[in-house]
Amino acid sequence: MVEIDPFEMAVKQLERAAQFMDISDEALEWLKRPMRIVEVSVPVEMDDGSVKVFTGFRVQHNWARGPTKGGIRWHPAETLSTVKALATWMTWKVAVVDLPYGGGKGGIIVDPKKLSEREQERLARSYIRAVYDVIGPWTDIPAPDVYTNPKIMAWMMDEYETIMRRKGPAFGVITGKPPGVGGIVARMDATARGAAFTIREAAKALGWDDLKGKTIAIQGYGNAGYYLHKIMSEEFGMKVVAVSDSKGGIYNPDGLPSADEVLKWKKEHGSVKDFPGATNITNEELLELEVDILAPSAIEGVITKDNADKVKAKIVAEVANGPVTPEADEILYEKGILQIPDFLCNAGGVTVSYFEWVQNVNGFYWTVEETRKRLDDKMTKAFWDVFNTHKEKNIHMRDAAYVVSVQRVYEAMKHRGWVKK
Ligand SMILES: NC(=O)C1=CN([C@@H]2O[C@H](COP(=O)(O)OP(=O)(O)OC[C@H]3O[C@@H](n4cnc5c(N)ncnc54)[C@H](O)[C@@H]3O)[C@@H](O)[C@H]2O)C=CC1
Ligand SMILES: O=C(O)CCC(=O)C(=O)O
Repeated sequence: MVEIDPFEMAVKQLERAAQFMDISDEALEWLKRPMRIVEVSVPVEMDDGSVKVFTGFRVQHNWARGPTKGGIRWHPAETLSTVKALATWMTWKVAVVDLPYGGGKGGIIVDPKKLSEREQERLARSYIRAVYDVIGPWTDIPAPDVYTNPKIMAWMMDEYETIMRRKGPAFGVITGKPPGVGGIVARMDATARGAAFTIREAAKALGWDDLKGKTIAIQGYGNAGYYLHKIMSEEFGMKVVAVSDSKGGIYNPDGLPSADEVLKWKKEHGSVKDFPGATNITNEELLELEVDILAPSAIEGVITKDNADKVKAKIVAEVANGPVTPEADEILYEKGILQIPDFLCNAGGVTVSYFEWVQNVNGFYWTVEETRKRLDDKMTKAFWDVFNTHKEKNIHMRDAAYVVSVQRVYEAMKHRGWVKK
């Protein structure tokens, strides 16, 4: 199999969306390139006294709508192309939920599992020393992503504040921090909660009365998958019939017990597999179950041309990034399955990050309930903006999401005079 370069794929998707809208060639050319690409050396003193130099990136794709925003990934297989693609996708993600941001992403080529906690802290601080002059609360605002977490964000924020001599509100330089240093509690389940709101609206779009008793299968049991199980069952009355992780899945047509029980089992046994009272299934079988909603919430590329025809769900909620390949998109569309495209479905995380930043720069903090209500408003509006475009133009939901987002960025570029047509 020839793997497509991630950034090439991001450019192809943009070119495809451009067919459905009125956008000038000059704007399109601009949007095909990140506005700033930074590659840095990140030296770290290891615990044994030696110094290792890692490679880090920060890419700012487009800042027409505001400071760029997006996570920092620590991954042994990180590449500049991946970071460029993800920064581009962030531009569309923040635009679809109408945040006053552009898209950015960062990464370090590193296997964090091979570093001690002290080495991780030195890596985090060294990265900030390398990129501090291109980030900032009004410039580019990182956040956690693959293999980074609130603790790492706190170290990074602290390093930035130290360098900047505490001039200005440094809490706003990074989101996803722990509560107590400017973080907010509602970030933990924000991605799943945002996805839940889009699922609720998708159900309305299909004319369902509500989600009570409807079935859902969730692939992946990390931050996104676990909270999705919890929220869909406890708050929306859905029957979660199947969940999985990298080792396999479990199924009970009558509904699995609470998310907390499944999580406890996973923590004790290293996987959700073998959960008492459920049947073990494979990840492939989970995708083909007779359910109302399928929520791939783990990794990319799981619904392909080889299995798309076997998907029986009526709604596919793409909580993960890129779980459905372009060929599979066509097949699901032909089958009349409603897809909630990834950068809409999983935009709850960055939306709550935006709320964290708003609170940081204002020094005024809201309640969890207020934050969740605002998330609901943003996700609901974004869903209908995309769904209505899908209906009006008779195009795929993914194309519709692109049209909504690209149009917003294009408008901002025109207002600024960056492009004349
Ligand atoms: N957590 C967040 O705030 C956001 C997450 N996402 C996307 O959601 C997806 C999941 O993210 P998280 O839950 O944060 O990650 P995580 O690392 O917390 O959990 C990932 C889960 O997927 C499972 N998994 C890994 N390989 C698998 C495979 N081959 N088959 C089935 N399951 C497999 C893992 O066992 C784990 O349960 C990713 O695509 C991520 O990019 C997107 C936006 C925000
Ligand atoms: O700002 C954030 O919370 C990070 C968002 C992000 O990187 C993502 O949604 O993929």
